[in-house]
Amino acid sequence: MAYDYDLFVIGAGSGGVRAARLAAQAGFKVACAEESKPGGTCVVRGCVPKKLFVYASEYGHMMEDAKGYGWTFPEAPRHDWDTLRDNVQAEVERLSGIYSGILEKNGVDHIRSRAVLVDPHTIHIVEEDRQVTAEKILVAVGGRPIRDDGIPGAELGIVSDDAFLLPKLPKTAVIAGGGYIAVEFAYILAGLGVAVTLVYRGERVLRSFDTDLASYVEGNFERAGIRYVNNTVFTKIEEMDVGGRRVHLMNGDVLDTELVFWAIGRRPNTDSLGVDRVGVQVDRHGAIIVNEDSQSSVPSIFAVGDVTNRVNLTPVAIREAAAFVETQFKGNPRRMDYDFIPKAVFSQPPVASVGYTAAEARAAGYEVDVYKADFRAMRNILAQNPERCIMKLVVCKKTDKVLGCHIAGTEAGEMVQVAAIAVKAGVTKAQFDATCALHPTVAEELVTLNTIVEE
Ligand SMILES: Cc1cc2nc3c(=O)[nH]c(=O)nc-3n(C[C@H](O)[C@H](O)[C@H](O)COP(=O)(O)OP(=O)(O)OC[C@H]3O[C@@H](n4cnc5c(N)ncnc54)[C@H](O)[C@@H]3O)c2cc1C
Ligand SMILES: NC(=O)c1ccc[n+]([C@@H]2O[C@H](COP(=O)([O-])OP(=O)(O)OC[C@H]3O[C@@H](n4cnc5c(N)ncnc54)[C@H](O)[C@@H]3O)[C@@H](O)[C@H]2O)c1
Repeated sequence: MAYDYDLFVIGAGSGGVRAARLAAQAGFKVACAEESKPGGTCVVRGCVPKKLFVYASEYGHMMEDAKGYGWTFPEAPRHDWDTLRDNVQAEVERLSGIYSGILEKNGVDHIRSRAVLVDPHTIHIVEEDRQVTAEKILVAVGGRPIRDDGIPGAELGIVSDDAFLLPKLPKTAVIAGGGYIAVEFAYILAGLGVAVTLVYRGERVLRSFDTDLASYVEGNFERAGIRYVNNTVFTKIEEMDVGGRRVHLMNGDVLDTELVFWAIGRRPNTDSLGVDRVGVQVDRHGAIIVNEDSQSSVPSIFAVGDVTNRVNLTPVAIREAAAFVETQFKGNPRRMDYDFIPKAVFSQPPVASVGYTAAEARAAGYEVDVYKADFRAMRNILAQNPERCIMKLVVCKKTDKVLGCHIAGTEAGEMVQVAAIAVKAGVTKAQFDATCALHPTVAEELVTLNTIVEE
């Protein structure tokens, strides 16, 4: 049977655009439907605008630090939210245009519409009310932020999508959550002058990170002006006469605030996508269940990225997409390798990790030594900035291989990205030590770590 397309991609985000481009470059007939702006979460309402906000927020701290280096500011610095928001949106538009260009220049049929599944080879283009067919379909529709809809007034709180477009910066904000988004936005908003309260249901934020890194992030809350309330959740949000919101907590506290911000996780975008109709199996979170080749329960339908809820990061979506195209279109079977994916939380300062924490290594059957340094970077001394830096290596006792690297402090993400090459390659602690230091840098501590704190 002749199909309209060899590949139809639903969603022009990180995974979708990569798959569409690679398949088109390999000579296949490809279409990609996008209901919003090309670029997806990462470019439009995620990594990119978030990181630009982080930079904006950091400038305030840098000006404080500069005083110790002899700088004076004739007037107290002021921040203009409208300038930041509009400049960030202009950059988002520019990048989204580049993503559109990538599709079009490579001959992908870029369809500006919502698309849904009709049968294993048919897609409905909603805005144009027509159907097309494809030999293979790739679902790369990502996810969306959730609220706790069970509590009265949940809709009075914003989610991360809205945070990029706020008409004005509030004076006060209450954020629910203790993961990446809650922590990153708590620091962003606090750095821009907002009095932030972070409400987390558990004991500690950033559960999936090394405990020293999580403690580091919590330890910096107070200095950043973030109030932290743990072991409780919102039970009700009310609109107040004066325009603010009143948040009721399970522990009995009541918080009056201008802005309420839900950062309690995301849900795959499979509602009304036609998955039931077509027989594509999803899990209880709505994530498409796929095998190691990103193939769903319907053989012609594949899924990559956040919609599969495997590891919800941009570089992972991109690599899953590339492996899909290699395997299905280029006769070169490839699988995404999920070992040693580096990750960072862009708190201020940030924290970043690659590989096993000590607890994870032990749970996996390794006996480990943990090397650690905890110090104040040179830059902070004249600045009279108490901020510290932590570096940890988790080392296998038997093989001397470095199984994990965990860093907290300025440029942690940059350092871990480079260290990840070595850790992924399976280098030993002795090879770290044999590497000459680059002085004076913060990263040189990585090759001089000699204190074992846990064995
Ligand atoms: C605030 C925030 C910050 C983040 N920061 C980072 C970070 O620093 N580093 C990192 O690695 N990751 C980060 N992430 C995660 C990262 O953005 C995602 O993992 C990544 O974008 C997933 O890519 P994807 O291709 O699966 O989906 P997406 O990029 O979400 O793309 C899906 C696309 O599909 C479209 N779509 C959905 N349904 C349909 C439909 N039926 N028809 C047509 N189009 C449809 C959507 O509009 C969207 O454009 C962040 C996420 C958020 C929310
Ligand atoms: N720097 C990055 O790479 C980055 C940044 C942002 C997002 N992301 C990706 O996006 C995903 C989603 O981010 P996220 O922060 O929304 O989700 P998350 O899963 O990282 O964190 C959600 C947190 O909210 C808590 N929570 C749940 N219900 C709650 C409630 N009612 N009250 C208070 N806390 C509650 C959870 O225990 C959890 O700690 C991340 O897991 C990550 O994969 C990555």
